[in-house]
Amino acid sequence: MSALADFQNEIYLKGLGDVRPELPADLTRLEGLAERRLSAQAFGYAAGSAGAEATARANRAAFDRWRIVPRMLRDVAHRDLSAEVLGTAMPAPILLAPIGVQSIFHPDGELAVARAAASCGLPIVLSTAASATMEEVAEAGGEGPRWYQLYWPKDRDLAVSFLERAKAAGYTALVVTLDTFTLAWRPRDLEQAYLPFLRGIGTANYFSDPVFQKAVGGPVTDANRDTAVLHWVATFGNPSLTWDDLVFLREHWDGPIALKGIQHPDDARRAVDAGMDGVIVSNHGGRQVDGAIASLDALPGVAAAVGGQAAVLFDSGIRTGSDIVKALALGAEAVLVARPYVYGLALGGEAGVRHVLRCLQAELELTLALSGHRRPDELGPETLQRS
Ligand SMILES: Cc1cc2nc3c(=O)[nH]c(=O)nc-3n(C[C@H](O)[C@H](O)[C@H](O)COP(=O)(O)O)c2cc1C
Ligand SMILES: CCCCC(=O)C(=O)O
Repeated sequence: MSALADFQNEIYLKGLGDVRPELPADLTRLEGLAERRLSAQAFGYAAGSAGAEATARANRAAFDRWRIVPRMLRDVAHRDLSAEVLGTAMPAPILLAPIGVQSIFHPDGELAVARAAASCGLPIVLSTAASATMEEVAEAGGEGPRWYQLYWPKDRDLAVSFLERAKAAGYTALVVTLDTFTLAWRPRDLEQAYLPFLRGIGTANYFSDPVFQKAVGGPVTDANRDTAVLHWVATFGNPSLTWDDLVFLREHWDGPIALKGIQHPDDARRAVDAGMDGVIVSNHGGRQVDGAIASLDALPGVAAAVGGQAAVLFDSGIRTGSDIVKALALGAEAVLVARPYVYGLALGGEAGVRHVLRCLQAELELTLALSGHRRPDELGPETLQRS
């Protein structure tokens, strides 16, 4: 029995112990519990997706269509879930997806998440739209592995400044999110007239940046806050980017780069041809193109197109350890968990996030072993059957 599955025994022996009683072992209950804890606005922002939320539902339905076919008598006594992705070692192939504005879920926000992730050895991917600066989060995470997620702004000098700051603060890989140069039509937020950024939440990396400050006439204070928010709106995203612009990224970032938001095999191929080190198969949790295909349905085609020439990561719809087994079997090297850890944050701060991460790791290991595997790389399409 490994340290990860030992968590299961610990719970049997001591109950959920130091964490709040409302933290469930069934992680699919997190959303309902978080709804009771959060303001309607914060909950709507986390749980909401684009349009009629058909793609958000499709993300989950796709997992349901695949079933694991367990194999017996294969000596699974010694399990090893560890992985190395884009030069980062991790105890299980799980990263914490970039999620902006975490202070709306808990006052400790990204700092609590960085501490929880570091205590499990799992990498965070810090959002440009975080509610704490990348330097503050790096300090909170200490020796924990960290990647930086870039929202590529219109101002190229600002983009370069973000990359230089991330490098200096010890972020080792770059994730560039391509699917959100502007926010989609999100009815829950529209109906509540809620956009945290307009209230100066999620702008910490911008307001603290010397290039941004120069553009708004100095450090951001009460006097120029409105100007700063408007400048954020004007520069946040860049809809005119093309594949040719990736050369610019390479010039300014010497570590690994992964493109997030890839759904089409041809785009995956272009990423490889452009010298990218990884792709993240993601539809942003259904928050951008409503009516888009389920991210899990995009995964096998993307994995085939990449053909082992770059890392393939996956997100959008991961809720349990068994979901992770399915994504790994369909071609992902690692997954990014997103909404579940935000709900853990809402319910229990740092301890809540740690709880979610430990449950996911334990459930992944147990599902892997009980279905006849010792390591994630033993999983493949033959592990699954379409139901
Ligand atoms: C509240 C919230 C904020 C998010 N912020 C970001 C962000 O700042 N950058 C980014 O690349 N993705 C962001 N995402 C998308 C996640 O990284 C991830 O792709 C998505 O949530 C996966 O779907 P799932 O949570 O349903 O599994 C956000 C998602 C949520 C729910
Ligand atoms: C301005 C967008 C940042 C947050 C984000 O990506 C999301 O809410 O999905």
